[in-house]
Amino acid sequence: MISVRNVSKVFNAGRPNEVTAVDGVSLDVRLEETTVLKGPSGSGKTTLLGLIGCMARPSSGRIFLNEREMTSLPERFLTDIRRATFGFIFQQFHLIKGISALENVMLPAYPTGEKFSRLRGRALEKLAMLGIEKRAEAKIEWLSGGEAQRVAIARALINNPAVVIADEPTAHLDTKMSLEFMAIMRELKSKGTTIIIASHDPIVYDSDLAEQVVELRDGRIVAGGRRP
Ligand SMILES: Nc1ncnc2c1ncn2[C@@H]1O[C@H](COP(=O)(O)OP(=O)(O)OP(=O)(O)O)[C@@H](O)[C@H]1O
Repeated sequence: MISVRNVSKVFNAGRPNEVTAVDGVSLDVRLEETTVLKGPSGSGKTTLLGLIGCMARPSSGRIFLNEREMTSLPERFLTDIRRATFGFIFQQFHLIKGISALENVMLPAYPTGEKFSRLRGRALEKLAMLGIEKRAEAKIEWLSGGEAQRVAIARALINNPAVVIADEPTAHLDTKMSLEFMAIMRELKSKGTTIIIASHDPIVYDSDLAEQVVELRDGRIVAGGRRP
């Protein structure tokens, strides 16, 4: 269980441009389930995903992963836990041009110091699982949109994360590709992966895959979630 308790995130605190992006949010993300954060642009979805995925620290409130408080851990431990626990899929994929699909997939695992041949083997396995192992050596700029999306998913899975976090994953995809994305999420879920998606796309939040839908507005939960 990931427990978010009364979490807020304030940017530019004390300045005229102060923004409370997340405002007193409490929610439980049950492991092996799919949670969707829904809400209009600017409602705080990306910020909340970043807090849950330990990419940033809240201004106040606490986040627990299996009862272990993440918010009090020193940065060094947090980085290790982040790498071992979470896989991130970004809206624009954030793949690196000029290097191959395979190299992109391997990147998040380099800091683990794992033997190159083993790491390469695992990256190829992930590409095969997504049906694009034939494109392993292709440079990112040679890939179609659908192939690039699969490489981005393979990269998120390279460290075998327990939790996959996806930020507006279908925002730049057509309906067919969006449905393909959801089919891949379904497959991951069937293997026990916890999935957290921020999206204002009905293909995502109306899917039967979305076991918990939490609606945000102005940084606050307006539907779903948990009382503080
Ligand atoms: N690093 C930052 N510095 C200052 N303000 C920020 C920062 N990140 C986000 N914000 C502000 O916090 C609020 C919530 O933004 P956030 O990106 O979390 O919302 P969102 O629901 O994910 O929106 P979108 O779907 O457009 O990404 C917005 O007003 C945004 O401008």
